[in-house]
Amino acid sequence: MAIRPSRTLFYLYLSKNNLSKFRFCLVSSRFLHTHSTEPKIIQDFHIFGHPLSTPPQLSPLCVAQWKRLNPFHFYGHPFTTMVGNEDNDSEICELDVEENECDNGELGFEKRLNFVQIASRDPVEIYKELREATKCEKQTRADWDTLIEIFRCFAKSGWASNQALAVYIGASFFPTAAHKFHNFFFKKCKVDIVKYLVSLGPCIEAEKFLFPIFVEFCLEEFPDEIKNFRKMVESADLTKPHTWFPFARAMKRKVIYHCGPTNSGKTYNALQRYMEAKKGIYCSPLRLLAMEVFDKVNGLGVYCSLLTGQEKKHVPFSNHVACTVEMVSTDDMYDVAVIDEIQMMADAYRGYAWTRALLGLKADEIHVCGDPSVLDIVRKICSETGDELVEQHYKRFKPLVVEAKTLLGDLKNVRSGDCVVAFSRREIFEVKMAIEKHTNHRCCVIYGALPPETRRQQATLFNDPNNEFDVLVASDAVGMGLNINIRRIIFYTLSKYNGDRIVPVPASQVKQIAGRAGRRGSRYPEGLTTTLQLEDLDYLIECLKKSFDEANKVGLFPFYEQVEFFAGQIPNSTFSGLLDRFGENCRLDGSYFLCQYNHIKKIANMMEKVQGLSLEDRFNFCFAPVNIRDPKAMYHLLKFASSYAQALPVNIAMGMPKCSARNDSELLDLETRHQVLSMYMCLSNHFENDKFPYFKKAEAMATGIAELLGESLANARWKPESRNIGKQQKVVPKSQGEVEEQLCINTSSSRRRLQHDTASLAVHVP
Ligand SMILES: Nc1ncnc2c1ncn2[C@@H]1O[C@H](COP(=O)(O)OP(=O)(O)OP(=O)(O)O)[C@@H](O)[C@H]1O
Ligand SMILES: [Mg+2]
Repeated sequence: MAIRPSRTLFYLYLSKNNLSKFRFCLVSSRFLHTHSTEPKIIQDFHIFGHPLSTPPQLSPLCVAQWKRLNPFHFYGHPFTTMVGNEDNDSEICELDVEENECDNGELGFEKRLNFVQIASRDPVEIYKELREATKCEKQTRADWDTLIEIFRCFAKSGWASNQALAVYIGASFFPTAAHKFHNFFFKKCKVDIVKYLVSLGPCIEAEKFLFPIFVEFCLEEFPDEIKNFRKMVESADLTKPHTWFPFARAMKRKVIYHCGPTNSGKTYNALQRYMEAKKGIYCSPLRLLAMEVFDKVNGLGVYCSLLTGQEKKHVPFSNHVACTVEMVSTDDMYDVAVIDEIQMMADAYRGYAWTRALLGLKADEIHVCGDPSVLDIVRKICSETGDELVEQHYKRFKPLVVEAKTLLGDLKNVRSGDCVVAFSRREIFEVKMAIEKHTNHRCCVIYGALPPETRRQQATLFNDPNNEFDVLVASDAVGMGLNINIRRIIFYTLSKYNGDRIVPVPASQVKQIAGRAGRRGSRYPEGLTTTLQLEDLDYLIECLKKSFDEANKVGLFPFYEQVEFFAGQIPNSTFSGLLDRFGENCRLDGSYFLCQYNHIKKIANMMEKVQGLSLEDRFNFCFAPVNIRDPKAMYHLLKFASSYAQALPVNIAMGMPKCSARNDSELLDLETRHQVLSMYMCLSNHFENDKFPYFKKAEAMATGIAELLGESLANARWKPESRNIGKQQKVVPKSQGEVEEQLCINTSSSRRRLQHDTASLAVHVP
């Protein structure tokens, strides 16, 4: 027999915007047939409270004439109502229903038809009817119990709670709203609706039936809560980040992607254009690399200034600047900008700085250098910004050769020009001790917690053929930036502690580090790589063969102004709470993620004790370049903030050690002292000078300590200690242990903007 639906109003919740592709639809509570030109666009919609997780089948039987009425937006979703066209009712449908279906113990046809009508009713009408009811109609005990269970499930439903966000009912408010809706419904419920719900039982269909009625209830009952939550969500809107930089958008920019493996000439070529330009900016991933470019460019006769969180070296008459990427000005105009190591856009902590530079730089030509992992996403960004994109692909000058013999587990097999890579500070010193004990080689050392000056000094010592320091022992800090004459990279191990457990070193990192061997123009133009242990060799080869993983998202982080605006919506929140709420409520486009901020929260929690800091002060102190695992450094930061809050001139409150380190704890102490001084310099650059008046003194002390560190490393012959004394810890987690956040201020911007800069320390390369 044929069912002829009455002129029924029904809703389509469409996840895609394009209703024009959806033409005909006919629904009963049990049967759904559609005729759609492109059914695949219908990914997630619900009709009469019935979910369709897969696109419905086409049915030529049910070509019905349905008339679309004024599409409008419903609860923030594209929505339309459709009604059957009465004139063509005869053509509407032919749905085969077995008349005796009810004999199978299922619902009777009449009953089902009745449910079809309930399910197809407008939820607004149902809500109105319920609201106007004076009392609840009598229900059976069994129905009542089922109904209680249905509402209990609804209140706990992740689906409903998620959907409610679209109508600005926050996750924290949802249980209250659901509870009040429960009370309302139970006071007003009608037999037919209850029967229908009971027929569905506690399931997702019941939730989907109740949801639009719940929405109507909330819109009427909680307008203030909805308004407030809406404001909060809107103030945490990080969508369309390219629109944040209207001046850059007004420009016709040309982006040149220098894409290739390490040691293929990407940065060299970008710097050629930079030096030819009238005005240029080089954005570096590390302080160390910014210093190198600053020296190189000035050495070639192009006046260039240096700008990092810690130092501002202004060279008179210079039109060029080498800065750390967090310090980049999006206010100044440039002819040529270079953004080095662009794949860092996908870095979980610092990615936002590269994203901001790419989106916001006001430069006619932007040269981005990096591996291919973010090529696709840069293409996408350029199509959104309207920038022209030119891709230049590079190959390694000389292929990297894997030595299959390995060191056979014996460090005695190291040779001049080797760099042994280990993934913890402890291992680095153990390797150095072993090599110096069992061979005639002397070792330089490079790891992330060393100041850039010391790393540079160690690199220079290693590069100089006229001394006995001919082996380098390094952490993965060696993977980026430094120009070192390495003949062979030897992996001491290929696993590391990730802060939680021991994991294999990611292939991209292995490639980046191994690629440091052999450098055009150096003593060793051909690079070799191998492992200490034979059993690690296969993994090394596997990593080197692997193509780069594509990143499908890049980092974002709000500016201070965005956080301030958001804070206006939730007064009396702690800064750490504010960050959490922001993280929970912020909206992002599919190509972006919110950078991690756990380390900032940790500082924010410590700062809670300090009274009298403005939100902006807190924000700035929280980005200070401190190793959050170093209690001494954290203590100094707290002291700085306390003095500042009391409007006292901030003291360095730290003496200068008299000699180089004689043991590992003295070496750790020197590292901490340098970090505290570096933090002081950053804060001094950021806040007004009279608040941190001892910048010069801090600078002189930092230079002295970097020298002491260099001397200490040359003489180091001791067993390393862990920073977390007392805690059993085998290795220092690289990703947090060696990455230190540094605060910098972009003074060229009219608005002071807080940045962070890991320029002096190691970076984990995605
Ligand atoms: N055309 C060239 N002429 C002379 N030297 C070059 C040329 N191209 C590159 N080099 C040198 O080769 C070395 C590697 O080049 P470069 O640093 O540009 O590589 P890269 O692809 O940026 O590598 P990485 O990924 O390690 O940053 C550098 O020492 C650079 O000076
Ligand atoms: Mg480079």
